[in-house]
Amino acid sequence: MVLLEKTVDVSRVVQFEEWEKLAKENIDHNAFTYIQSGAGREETLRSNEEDFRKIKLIPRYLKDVSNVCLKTNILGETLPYPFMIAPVGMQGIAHRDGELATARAANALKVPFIASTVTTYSLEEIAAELPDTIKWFQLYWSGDWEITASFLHRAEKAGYSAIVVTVDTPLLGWREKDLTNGYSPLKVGKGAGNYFSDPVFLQRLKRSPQEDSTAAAEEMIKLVLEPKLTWDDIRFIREYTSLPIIIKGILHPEDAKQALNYGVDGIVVSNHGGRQLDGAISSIEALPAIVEEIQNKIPVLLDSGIRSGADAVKALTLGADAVCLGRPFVYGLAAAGQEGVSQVLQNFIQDLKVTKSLT
Ligand SMILES: Cc1cc2nc3c(=O)[nH]c(=O)nc-3n(C[C@H](O)[C@H](O)[C@H](O)COP(=O)(O)O)c2cc1C
Ligand SMILES: CCCCCCC(=O)C(=O)O
Repeated sequence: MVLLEKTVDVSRVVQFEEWEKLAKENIDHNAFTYIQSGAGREETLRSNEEDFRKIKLIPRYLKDVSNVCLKTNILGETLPYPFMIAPVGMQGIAHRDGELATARAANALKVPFIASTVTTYSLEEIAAELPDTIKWFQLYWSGDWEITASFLHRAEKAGYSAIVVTVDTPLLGWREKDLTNGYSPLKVGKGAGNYFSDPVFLQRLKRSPQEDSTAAAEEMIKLVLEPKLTWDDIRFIREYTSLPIIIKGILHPEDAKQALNYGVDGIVVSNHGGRQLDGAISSIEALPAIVEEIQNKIPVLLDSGIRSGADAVKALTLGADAVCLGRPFVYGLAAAGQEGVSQVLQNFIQDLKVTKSLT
């Protein structure tokens, strides 16, 4: 894989499409396709953006907007803006500094960061870049309970303050473009930061990753996802961590109800950016019924399709407490590393300020 990483001046890059173009020009074709594409015919990927366009804002005027507040509260903590960095694995395919660059940009702006299980760097290395902002750990809940317990323990020790359990990935979506390209970042070791540094995983191997990285990556791929999991398994996580648990990937109000029944502390309305079930409802269409079910009992976050301040305002108006950014920051990372992520986040913050003031 080739990381071209040309130096680009991004101080005037504003539009999502421009970031996407720069990312495409700057990184390996298969890596870019992995980030950009969705599952199946990409119907859900398209709906995520199209359904935001169908919602119209009706502004109310003559209200003092000289000092608009963007803050939000989640799980007892105040966020300066209602934005979070969505868990995105394998950021090393976008830039050699991967999650470290993203974390530095997020930390400087105090935007919370959700670290994936399948990061290029380890959860401890990422945490070290996030001293001044909230950090959560996203769990791909391995069928190997000891490894899962080890990750939970490591995350707590490294200072993560919540566990985000992604439930829409019992197995990987049917990603036609990646299948055609024969491409998986995990196979080339870009998602191994946590596994290859985990004492329990290392015990499972016959040969260390240094001796045989291909075999170690294959072992890891067998362990990352577990199709047998059910709601009752949430109890396991409760037993092994005292941190709040947030379920990511809720689209049905009945699953929102289950989340309440199982005593979870928050949910993320998400279809994984159209990368899992093609044909699934867009997150923004799913949101109102879920908000109705949750009745403000726990925080509701949303991701999938947020491309502008107006998208964020629509999600917040329909009841989300905050939104998570995915592809936009990854394109910033691919275009210009930490600086690119920082510019993307600053654009979102300014755009939100303007849009909120005008509504
Ligand atoms: C390249 C890439 C990798 C991702 N990796 C993960 C992951 O490791 N864990 C997870 O829960 N979601 C993962 N996601 C999904 C994001 O958390 C988020 O749900 C999605 O990007 C939102 O859609 P959007 O990027 O179109 O806004 C990934 C998304 C992308 C684009
Ligand atoms: C076999 C594990 C695949 C991890 C997938 C990462 C992800 O969530 C995504 O690409 O989307």
